[in-house]
Amino acid sequence: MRMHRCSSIVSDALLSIQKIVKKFGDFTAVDGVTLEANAGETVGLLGVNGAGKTTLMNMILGLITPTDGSIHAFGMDLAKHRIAILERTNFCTTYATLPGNLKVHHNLEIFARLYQVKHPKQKVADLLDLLEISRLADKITGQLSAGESTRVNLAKALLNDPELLLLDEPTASLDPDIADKVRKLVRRIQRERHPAILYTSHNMRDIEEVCDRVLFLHEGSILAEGTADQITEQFQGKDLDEVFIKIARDEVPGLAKPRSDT
Ligand SMILES: Nc1ncnc2c1ncn2[C@@H]1O[C@H](COP(=O)(O)OP(=O)(O)OP(=O)(O)O)[C@@H](O)[C@H]1O
Repeated sequence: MRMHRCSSIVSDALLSIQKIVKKFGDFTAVDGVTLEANAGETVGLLGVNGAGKTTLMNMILGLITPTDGSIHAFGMDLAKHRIAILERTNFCTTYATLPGNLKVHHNLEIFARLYQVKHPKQKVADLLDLLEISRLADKITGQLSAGESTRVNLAKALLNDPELLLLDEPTASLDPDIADKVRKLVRRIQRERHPAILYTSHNMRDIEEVCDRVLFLHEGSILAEGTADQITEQFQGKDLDEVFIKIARDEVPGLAKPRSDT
């Protein structure tokens, strides 16, 4: 049975996710996750492959419907105000590619118009400049390298100056130089625009440099929550990388918990 929440008990956080569950048939991909993020805060979502990070992001974007629980953003219930919420939200993921046959600037200008950006051409030019990819403006999107494509996706994610920004592995295919630039860019966005950011990465340096707080997802549930240092200490690792490997290899006592099949 779907859980209904009274609006008066929704928190003041910009994003408030309460006991969210997603089942695919008998398989529980996300199992009762509660998470809040405030304006200006970057929350890292960590977890091994299949932990449920993308499923959680997809529920926040309204791409898939939760089986149970609730998602509120800007004080509104996503189930009832999806469009109003998504107008103030954006995302970057390597899994959703822009139409491949259009030039980069055409693609971005189309998205800018969809977001009702006032001066779409100027906005696109400014973002390409910010991301240091102005030289890609006239390239065919489908011919970009993986790293170039990621940065174009990041430009798309900033078109509407989102107050809620979901970044799903934004440095996954980037060389170390560009990954460093992307981290610096995210920090600049944090400083200048104060969005709430949810950030997934398998790169612990990303998490340590960019995130104020980390949620460690394991088998669809939150295993640990805190700063990178607090989680490192809790699991007695020398750094977050070592903690991640311990968890991935079930080397944490009492950790192995079968996913719920009901
Ligand atoms: N549409 C679907 N149908 C069935 N199972 C699914 C579906 N989408 C995701 N899953 C399963 O849910 C689990 C969580 O997947 P998800 O993509 O959220 O993991 P993730 O933490 O993002 O992993 P990765 O780090 O590999 O990107 C996985 O076991 C996956 O196979």
